[in-house]
Amino acid sequence: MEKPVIQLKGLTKCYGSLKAVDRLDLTIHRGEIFGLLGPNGAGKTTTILMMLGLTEPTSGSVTLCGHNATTHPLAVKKVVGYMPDNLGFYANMTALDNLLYIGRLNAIPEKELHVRARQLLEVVGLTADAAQKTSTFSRGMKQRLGLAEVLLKQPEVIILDEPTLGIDPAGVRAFLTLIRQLSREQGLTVLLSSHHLHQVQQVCDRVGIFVGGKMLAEGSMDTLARGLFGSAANGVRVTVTEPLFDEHAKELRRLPGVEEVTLDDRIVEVACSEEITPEIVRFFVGNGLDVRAVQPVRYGLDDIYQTYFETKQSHEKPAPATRKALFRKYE
Ligand SMILES: Nc1ncnc2c1ncn2[C@@H]1O[C@H](COP(=O)(O)OP(=O)(O)OP(=O)(O)O)[C@@H](O)[C@H]1O
Repeated sequence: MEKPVIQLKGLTKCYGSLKAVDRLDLTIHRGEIFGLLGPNGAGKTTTILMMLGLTEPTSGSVTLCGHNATTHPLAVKKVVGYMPDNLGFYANMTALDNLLYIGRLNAIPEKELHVRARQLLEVVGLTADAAQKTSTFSRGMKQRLGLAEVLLKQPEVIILDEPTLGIDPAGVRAFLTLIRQLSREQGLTVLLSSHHLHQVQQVCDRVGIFVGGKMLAEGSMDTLARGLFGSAANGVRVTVTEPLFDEHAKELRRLPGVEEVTLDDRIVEVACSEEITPEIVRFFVGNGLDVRAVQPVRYGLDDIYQTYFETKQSHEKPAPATRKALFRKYE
């Protein structure tokens, strides 16, 4: 298997008696988009600073592209692009000049720099604004220019701290689409820190739920849902044209893979341990019922996030009532 691009082992940072990051283990592979999700004060920025070699861990290690970030911060700086949440540009310089300036600081040869800067302005959709001073730029335009700046030195990894802060919904969508495209086309590894559940859900392959310096859970949305909701992580809602009876529910429950059935007049919600939508539809058709609608149900990240906290805070398994969350989101 390929070596991990980002590897944190037992990473810990204490500020006095406060454990801002507590024995964090994390492995991220090439081309993955990982979402570090947590509330204010969770320890996200502290973790990122340790990854960049800008603050020393109290214990544990952090390796990026094979370089130890604490002992070899300059090697890490060469392969990692970091976009902080508070971007700064030279307001009286144009977008292009800002990129050229940064490129020169990074010792990119002049001819190559001009080509790359123009290409990147095109990639982030700022070609028409290349000659505008950045003082005239909106927040969304600045974020896109920030991304171009981060990509200028052709990093293998980019770390984005709250990249969509203050951008309008259309701008957020465009920005996230761009990140995903870059990751897929160029194998770019992305670590995205955020507390916006929906944005993280849209773009990330894996998510880590990070609270009080600890990673409470980590994995794809499906893995997290299964970890929390166990065997009933799949669901389907079927609407038929005639009212349903308890007999239908009883028979449905006998189908292999069915965990739970809830009837409501002409609507039935079935929690399943596996994807058995075709069998469920065949069941209704076989019983002479016309099916009007079939909607697969997936857990949303907000269900997972909330349930995880409820569970962790009360140190219990998710309460049966939380299973209802299964039927809150329809695709
Ligand atoms: N230099 C510092 N000295 C002392 N405490 C600090 C320092 N930096 C961060 N902390 C504390 O460490 C904890 C984690 O902070 P951190 O900034 O890493 O959280 P965060 O998840 O990035 O939060 P936010 O989303 O608000 O940026 C907080 O309790 C914070 O007050």
